[in-house]
Amino acid sequence: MAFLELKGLTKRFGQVTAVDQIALPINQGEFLTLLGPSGCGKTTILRMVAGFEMPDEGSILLDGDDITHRPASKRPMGMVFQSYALFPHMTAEQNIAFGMEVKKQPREQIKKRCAELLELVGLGEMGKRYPHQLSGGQQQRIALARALAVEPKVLLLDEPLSALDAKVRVSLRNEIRRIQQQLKMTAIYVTHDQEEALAVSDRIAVMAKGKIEQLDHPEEIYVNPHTVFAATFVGTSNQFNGVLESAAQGLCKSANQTFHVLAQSRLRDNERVLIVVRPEEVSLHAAEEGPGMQANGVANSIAGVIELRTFLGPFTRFHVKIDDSSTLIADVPSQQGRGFAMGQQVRLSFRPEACQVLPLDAREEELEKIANADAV
Ligand SMILES: Nc1ncnc2c1ncn2[C@@H]1O[C@H](COP(=O)(O)OP(=O)(O)OP(=O)(O)O)[C@@H](O)[C@H]1O
Repeated sequence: MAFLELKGLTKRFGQVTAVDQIALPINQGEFLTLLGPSGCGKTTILRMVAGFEMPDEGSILLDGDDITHRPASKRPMGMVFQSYALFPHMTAEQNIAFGMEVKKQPREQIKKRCAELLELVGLGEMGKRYPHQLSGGQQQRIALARALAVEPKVLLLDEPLSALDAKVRVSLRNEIRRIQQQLKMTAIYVTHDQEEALAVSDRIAVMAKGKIEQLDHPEEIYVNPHTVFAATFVGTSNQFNGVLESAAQGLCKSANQTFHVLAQSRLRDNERVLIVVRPEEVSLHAAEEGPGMQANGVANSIAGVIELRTFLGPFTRFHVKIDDSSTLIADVPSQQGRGFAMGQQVRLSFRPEACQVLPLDAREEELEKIANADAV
């Protein structure tokens, strides 16, 4: 049985259905991320779990208890917000102690726990400082320590890193993950940043328009997205609108290309599809070298011209123009990328296995636009 279970959870604000029949089982000690674009309902879910918002339908079970209608103050949850929300007139230590004092815990115990928590978040020396004497990242560490002080059963984090600069964001997300694992704490983390979600989560719920599009491990979501939205929102991808000519033979056609894909047992002939290929699956060859046939199957091979070359350290990203309206992205290890220059005629190849073939109906098309507009 799941430790925390959201069952048929629905929340409406007037005409807007912010959260639509969400079913989400979360295991004890799991780091579960709600990932999606602005307005998809992530924060509303978190606020319902915390007890700040009451669902219109559905229930929330914690360790078998129905807590749907329990007031926020009686729920064993710790929350960290985007805007640190520390008390400005209290020192770091006093901020951390606050919840324990409200619970009238013994003074000595509070002091000891504060010291432990300051160590845990790596700020052992800074207990006497006021929030304005701490950097944004340090303030967020104190906010985390404060949330943990009351020994919550579930830690809720609402975009805790979005106010910080890029470098601090990466180091603090690693810290949050380390602490969560050390304490074996169940956590729900809200973010619109797919890289962050992939980096820290045990599982990710990809959300769009109040619904869960896919609930899976990060690798699965990246390698095997189930919907056009998940494929578009998570990671960079090459995408082609096409038609599945033969599901059995694995043959797709777009306006200008034919694609060899794996046989598709779940799709029908002549179905509209989106073909998705990750940039690191695309190989680059000098034009005269030929298509780069694979030993285990026919490679897809497309000619083009390099129109942009971006060195990104370990790999180099090439934007290759393949016809008047399309560009394909290839991420090539930088050692290999050295031999290719802007304006050069090249050939691109990728294996049938590298092609995800996803059904493209009207709803998927609409969601694809949202994902493209919001992808980071
Ligand atoms: N108190 C409210 N009153 C009216 N509408 C609301 C309220 N709170 C949220 N909404 C609406 O519900 C939908 C979901 O909002 P929510 O804040 O949960 O999304 P989100 O995915 O967390 O977005 P963001 O990343 O921008 O915070 C949005 O359309 C939002 O405008």
